[in-house]
Amino acid sequence: MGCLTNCLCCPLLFWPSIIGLAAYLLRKYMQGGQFTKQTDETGKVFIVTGANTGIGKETVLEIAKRGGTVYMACRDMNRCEKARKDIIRETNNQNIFSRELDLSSMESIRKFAAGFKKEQDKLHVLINNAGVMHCPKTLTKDGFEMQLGVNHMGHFLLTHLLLDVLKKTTPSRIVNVSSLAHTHGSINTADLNSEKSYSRIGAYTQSKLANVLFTRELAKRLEGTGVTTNSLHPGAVDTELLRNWKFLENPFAQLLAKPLLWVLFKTPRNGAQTTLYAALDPALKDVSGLYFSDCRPKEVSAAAQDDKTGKFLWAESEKWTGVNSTKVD
Ligand SMILES: NC(=O)C1=CN([C@@H]2O[C@H](COP(=O)(O)OP(=O)(O)OC[C@H]3O[C@@H](n4cnc5c(N)ncnc54)[C@H](OP(=O)(O)O)[C@@H]3O)[C@@H](O)[C@H]2O)C=CC1
Ligand SMILES: CC1=C(/C=C/C(C)=C/C=C/C(C)=C/C=O)C(C)(C)CCC1
Repeated sequence: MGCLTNCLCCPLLFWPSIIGLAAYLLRKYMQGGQFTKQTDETGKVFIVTGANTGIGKETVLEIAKRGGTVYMACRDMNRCEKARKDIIRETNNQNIFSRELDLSSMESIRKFAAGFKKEQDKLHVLINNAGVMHCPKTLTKDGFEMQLGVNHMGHFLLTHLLLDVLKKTTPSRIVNVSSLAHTHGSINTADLNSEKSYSRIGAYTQSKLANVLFTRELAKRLEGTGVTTNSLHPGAVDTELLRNWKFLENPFAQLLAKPLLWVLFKTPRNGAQTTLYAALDPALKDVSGLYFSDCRPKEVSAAAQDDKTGKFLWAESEKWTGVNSTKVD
């Protein structure tokens, strides 16, 4: 108490103490909703894409603690194996596997799905988590703009290839990690592949809007099958997602950004909470087509409620990926 009084009375310490306390309280507030229900996932099979770092790795860690069998689907097998070992060391759950999946290659997606189905005849939860943001203009191996290609088209194809096994494992779930960024997005019906003009932010927000539209359309098509699907915003989370913001590599920019990120962004562990809620909460067994944020339902943007755009995106996605969903029964 005496120390606190001294701090507050000394003018040199007064403002730093107030700012420090405010930053600490704001950080606590920004960590957001928590999924606190205890569940036992023993015997259940999960796939998490982009599982070697960030939100994906923390999602796997928590499912592993609860006894689930998890396939970590990653593009870089060294990073994947390192993360898998960390998770096994921490949880002692041996049923954690790393498998190669590059969402920027349809060949890799098909290979992953075929390999998984050879090993497992059950899939309780597919978590479409992997993502890229703010990429310079690049194309996937199949010529799709990278952010739409990885974040939406890759997961669209993966989901379709796994639907048969999800349907055999009902009740089962598909969780799509979208973003609040979808509210700034629009689907460029005239130039979906950003061929005429490209914006790093525009392509990301379009891809995250695509995640929500895909979820809503898929939920309708899966009605009555026992497979549900929901999308979510994990919060602003301090992960490697900002890796393409090159200015953050500058030490001076880092000096400014680090404290801001510490105060305003969630830790990856807290960033995984809404994914865990969507994937594991027993109360959501029959809930489908919704969008969550901070472990509760949240309304989506007007663009994300536009069923006509949803159908346009679905038809284009089928064309691009070669999926024929009339066969999805
Ligand atoms: N962080 C945030 O503030 C927010 C994140 N999100 C969403 O959360 C999800 C997870 O992101 P986050 O954990 O933050 O980001 P990270 O960059 O930390 O993790 C992204 C993961 O996706 C993987 N990935 C990237 N490209 C591919 C690919 N072609 N094939 C397979 N895997 C790939 C990465 O693999 P590798 O390590 O090999 O690159 C990595 O494992 C994303 O969908 C993102 O859009 C949404 C809102 C806010
Ligand atoms: C704080 C902060 C920044 C803000 C980044 C933001 C606000 C990113 C949001 C990302 C989201 C929400 C992605 C999810 O899809 C900058 C500009 C990098 C500079 C360094 C400090």
